[in-house]
Amino acid sequence: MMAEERHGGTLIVVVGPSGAGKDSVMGFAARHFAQRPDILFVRRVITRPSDAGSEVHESVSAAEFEAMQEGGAFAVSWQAHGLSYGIPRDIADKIESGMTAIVNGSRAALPAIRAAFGKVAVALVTADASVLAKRLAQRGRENEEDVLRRLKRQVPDVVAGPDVTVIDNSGRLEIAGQRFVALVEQHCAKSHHPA
Ligand SMILES: Nc1ncnc2c1ncn2[C@@H]1O[C@H](COP(=O)(O)OP(=O)(O)OP(=O)(O)O)[C@@H](O)[C@H]1O
Ligand SMILES: O=P(O)(O)OC[C@H]1O[C@H](OP(=O)(O)O)[C@H](O)[C@@H]1O
Repeated sequence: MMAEERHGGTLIVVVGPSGAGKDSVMGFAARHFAQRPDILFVRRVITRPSDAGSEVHESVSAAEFEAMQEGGAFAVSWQAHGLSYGIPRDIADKIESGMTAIVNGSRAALPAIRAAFGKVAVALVTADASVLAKRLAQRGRENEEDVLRRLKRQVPDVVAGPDVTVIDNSGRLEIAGQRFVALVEQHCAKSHHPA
């Protein structure tokens, strides 16, 4: 029997307003796909303490981030909310080899992310405005002032495009989570049978 032919994979970029549930939806998918070696949940490099929030990231100081950036460690990096974020460059090889990679992105950095990676799919996680405020307050990762700043953040309208799937997470996490899982499965299938 012939070995199964594999083609380059896709980077699935999860974006959306603060509090919409990007990390929660990704966490749901990470549990669902725990046994899948072909799906990679990208660990971002962030200048945020490692014990803040649920996202598993590589926590670095501002100086360490700068040194990594100068050394070419990032495929894409951006700043928001007073923090620096980087997507490690080495995930490109893994995607090239056929893996589906999933990363928590940024709406503002989307043009740079699209430019840096060949095949990109965007999952825009949304929730009603009143829901966002309530969730951020309840989460308690930021103080009240930072929460208000997050709610007010304006982002240029760069999210639209044929590569975007909107996932409304105003309701139960399982509903949005299952929709996201289905999107990931679609892209895994494409890396085996390209259109
Ligand atoms: N469907 C849901 N129902 C109820 N609570 C939810 C749901 N989705 C997420 N949450 C809660 O809302 C809060 C914000 O979710 P999460 O941290 O996943 O959002 P986020 O989009 O990653 O936000 P940020 O961009 O600020 O990191 C968390 O406390 C999370 O547990
Ligand atoms: O507003 P936009 O540009 O979409 O996103 C800006 C940043 O905010 C969120 O990070 P965090 O984990 O909430 O700090 C996103 O993941 C991104 O890094």
